[in-house]
Amino acid sequence: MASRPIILGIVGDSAAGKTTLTRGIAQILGEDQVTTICTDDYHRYDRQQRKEIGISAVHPDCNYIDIIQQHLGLLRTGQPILKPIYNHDTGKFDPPEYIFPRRFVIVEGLLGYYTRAARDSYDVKVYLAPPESLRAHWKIKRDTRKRGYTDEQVLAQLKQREPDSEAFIRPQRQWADVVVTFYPPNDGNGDQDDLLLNVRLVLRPTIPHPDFTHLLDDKNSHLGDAIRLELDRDMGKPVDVLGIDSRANAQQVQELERTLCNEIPYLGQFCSLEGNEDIGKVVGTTGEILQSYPLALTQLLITYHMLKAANIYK
Ligand SMILES: Nc1ncnc2c1ncn2[C@@H]1O[C@H](COP(=O)(O)OP(=O)(O)OP(=O)(O)O)[C@@H](O)[C@H]1O
Ligand SMILES: O=C(CO)[C@H](O)[C@H](O)COP(=O)(O)O
Repeated sequence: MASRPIILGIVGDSAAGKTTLTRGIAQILGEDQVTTICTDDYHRYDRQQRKEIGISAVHPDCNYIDIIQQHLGLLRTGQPILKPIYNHDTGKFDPPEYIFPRRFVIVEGLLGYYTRAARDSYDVKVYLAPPESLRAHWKIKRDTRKRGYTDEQVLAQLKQREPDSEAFIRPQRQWADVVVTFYPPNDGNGDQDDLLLNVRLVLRPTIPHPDFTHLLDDKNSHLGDAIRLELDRDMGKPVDVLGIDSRANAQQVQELERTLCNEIPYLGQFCSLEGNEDIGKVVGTTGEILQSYPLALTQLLITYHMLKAANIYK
């Protein structure tokens, strides 16, 4: 059993779904077992200062990358940190708080993989990469409902930040063990339902994934093409890709769950296998209830990796 905290990184651009996924995973691990940290707290400038300087929140110079790195090192060895707090309501900083790491630590944010030392601190690294059209839809929804912006302001901010997103956020995809892409089945018709998203999971050979090879064998698999394992390339490197469609049925989902639970029986209680009807249910950051098999299986796979890293909950 690991005696230090297990650290999961969830990185992606603004409104890529980091907080939502973090919540779902914390639910499975048990809220009292998890410390969650959002690296927005490490912004160097408040909202007014950013406006005056003309720098975007996604630029590394706008964030205390060195302190994120130092805090990751402390958390990894089980030590507390004095963490700043950025307040999204006021656009300013609140007094800092002491954070003591629990057994599992989830660090979510924009630039978590920017430096090598930071990257080396995680046990499992996830990158969220929804299509840009879906991210814009999510960001408009979240920032207008929760952060007091208008549609026009959000669209203008997305446009203004695009060069920094391209230069600093998206390249971090290369460092992830798992790249998660939720996407609408009929991409591009603009009429998508957030409960009916498919998921594409890029599985890099940087950590040992569950043995999904039976999905390759059509004869033994009952999964049809709603759940499939494919070989592909991501940023030029060979990867496995697990695809899960929202139209996958309960029987197909259970077969995949069995693969995960065979190795980690603890996960069973969060699967539809044991009749859990709340599988994958999570409250989104705008208060809506999200529940789908692709979301549930994504949460389970990432939790599987954290439990494997901890070597507990067999
Ligand atoms: N898997 C998902 N399925 C459906 N909707 C989602 C999903 N993930 C996120 N969303 C929607 O996108 C919105 C933004 O997600 P979230 O707040 O988790 O993003 P974030 O990456 O944490 O953003 P930021 O870094 O800007 O704080 C949510 O309020 C929710 O409406
Ligand atoms: O990219 C973001 C991550 O959430 C925010 O836009 C960033 O944190 C700045 O926030 P604010 O809207 O309060 O100025």
